[in-house]
Amino acid sequence: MNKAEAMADLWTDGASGGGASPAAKLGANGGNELLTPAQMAEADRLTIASGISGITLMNAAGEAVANAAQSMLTATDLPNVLILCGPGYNGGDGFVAARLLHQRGLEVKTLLLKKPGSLKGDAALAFEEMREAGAPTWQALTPASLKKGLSEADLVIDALFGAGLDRPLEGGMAKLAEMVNAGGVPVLAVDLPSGVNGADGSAGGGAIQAARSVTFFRLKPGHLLFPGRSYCGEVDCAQIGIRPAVLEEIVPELTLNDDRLWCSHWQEPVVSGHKYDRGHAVVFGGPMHSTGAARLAAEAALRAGAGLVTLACPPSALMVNACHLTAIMVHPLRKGEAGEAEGEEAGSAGPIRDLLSDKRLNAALIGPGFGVGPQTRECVMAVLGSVETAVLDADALTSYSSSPEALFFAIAGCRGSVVMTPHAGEFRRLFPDLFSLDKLSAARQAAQRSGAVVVLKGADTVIAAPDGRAAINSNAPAWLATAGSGDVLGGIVLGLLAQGMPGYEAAAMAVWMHGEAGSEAGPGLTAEDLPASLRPVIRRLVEKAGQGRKEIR
Ligand SMILES: NC(=O)C1=CN([C@@H]2O[C@H](COP(=O)(O)OP(=O)(O)OC[C@H]3O[C@@H](n4cnc5c(N)ncnc54)[C@H](O)[C@@H]3O)[C@@H](O)[C@H]2O)[C@@H](O)CC1
Ligand SMILES: Nc1ncnc2c1ncn2[C@@H]1O[C@H](COP(=O)(O)OP(=O)(O)O)[C@@H](O)[C@H]1O
Ligand SMILES: [K+]
Repeated sequence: MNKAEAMADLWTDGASGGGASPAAKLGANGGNELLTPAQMAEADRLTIASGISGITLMNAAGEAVANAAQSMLTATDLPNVLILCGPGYNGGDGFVAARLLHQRGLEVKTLLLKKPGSLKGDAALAFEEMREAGAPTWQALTPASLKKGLSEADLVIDALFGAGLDRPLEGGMAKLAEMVNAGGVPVLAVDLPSGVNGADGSAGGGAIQAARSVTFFRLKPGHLLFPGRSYCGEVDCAQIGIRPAVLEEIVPELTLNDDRLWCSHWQEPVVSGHKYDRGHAVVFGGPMHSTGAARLAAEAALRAGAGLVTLACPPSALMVNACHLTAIMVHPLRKGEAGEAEGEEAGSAGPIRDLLSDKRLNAALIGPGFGVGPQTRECVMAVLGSVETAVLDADALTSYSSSPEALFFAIAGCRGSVVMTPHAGEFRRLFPDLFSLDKLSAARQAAQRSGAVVVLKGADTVIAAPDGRAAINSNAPAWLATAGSGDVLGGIVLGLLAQGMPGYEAAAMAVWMHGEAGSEAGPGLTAEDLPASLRPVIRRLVEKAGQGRKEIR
């Protein structure tokens, strides 16, 4: 087992060690690649072309659904399962599950959206097999049949639409979904809850609220992106006989954000190492009345493993920063240094260049609490022109609301990686035309346009690289929505960049660590709790990496 494999299940283990991480509810069984419905159809096609029949896949999918259904049922004498079957292959999975549950002795009723005669291909075959097996009763799906079915059911299986959803639910279909949601019966969704778009998680016409979803081969973006994620309940990913080799042809560029994405780029300190081997990070802080954000970031950078961290700030803020910091160094950005005349209206750009001329300072963060305006733009330019790698957050982004192209031009001139960490509001200021897109497309296009790694924050943070790679994060607890939490995230990215991680992997690992730290700190957390909560997160990473090494020996 190599290090990557040894760490592959870390996030599930991590959840048990660090409180209830939301990621523990997602079954990433099989691999962390995420497939769009179109890519999933291609995986099916390639598998069928390799000699495994479509009905074999459907039988395996239906069996996984039947097994999940049984595991959701508590011991009633004769559990009653209501299966809603759509016109396509999602409905086909429903027929297979109906046959198997009937054969296992459960009371099964199926309600069909379309007449059996209109079923095609493997779905028609699955319907025939269900009938031949003694036909659990089936009827047309109408408001009346649904109402009656719901009144008798212990469990509903939603096999209406999955990957084939090609428009939002509307009219009668939306009403049926509302009836299911109001029915109070737990729902197991096949592939995706009906109404959720698998590619982007949108659900414009509403969707069926599932307690659990069983998808096949790999998770889809719609399981992770909101609002889709909130309709899925717990997600299982069943392996139905599709070989991972098909991914070599599909080449998915999107993954779930877990350790498989970045662990091989992360290095724990070596026994012969020196603090400078772990980088020297610098955070540029704001004036005296807004110093906390930069301190939070600096503390997070140090906890994330940077060898040294300096907080550089205007002289007026030096004392307040110095009073609060111990292991972190403070440095005054004095006007008049580095060619700027004392007393001029000049900002800190000169002193920033001067400080960063020491090439041991290899990563810088600017933005949190820094202030918005032309002087900030000058400082951002100074940072981008002087340092190897940079994180731009908050005010550094907002300062470019009316001139984003100037920022992207400067980023293009950088030698190393630049990571931007906007929340939705900051994103909109820089990329107003992308804001109407789904979150994944928006982040990807922003990364491509800006040349920076873009971390579009939120409960479903998307990390996107300029080269097209992207990841969706899923382990962030809602407690992270608290003042200063984003400053901590910026600091973690900074700390990892200082240690030499590439930009995309550093950003993704930071987002994951931030989520784990949030779960570790737990309910009631404040941003101040997060840097210290990184310790157990890092300890688990180190332990897991160590296990991998032992097994190699
Ligand atoms: N061989 C395969 O391709 C396999 C497919 N599988 C299942 O097949 C599903 C995909 O099957 P399909 O491509 O047939 O697609 P679906 O069964 O998800 O739905 C397609 C049908 O629904 C209609 N439709 C879509 N959105 C609608 C809306 N909002 N209102 C009303 N009607 C709507 C479409 O016009 C089409 O007739 C997967 O989700 C999965 O459950 C599994 O059986 C595994 C193997
Ligand atoms: N509902 C939520 N669930 C989980 N994480 C969230 C949620 N809302 C926000 N976050 C995370 O909390 C952090 C907030 O950052 P940001 O908006 O910049 O706040 P601040 O400026 O106060 O630091 C981000 O990392 C974001 O992904
Ligand atoms: K479904």
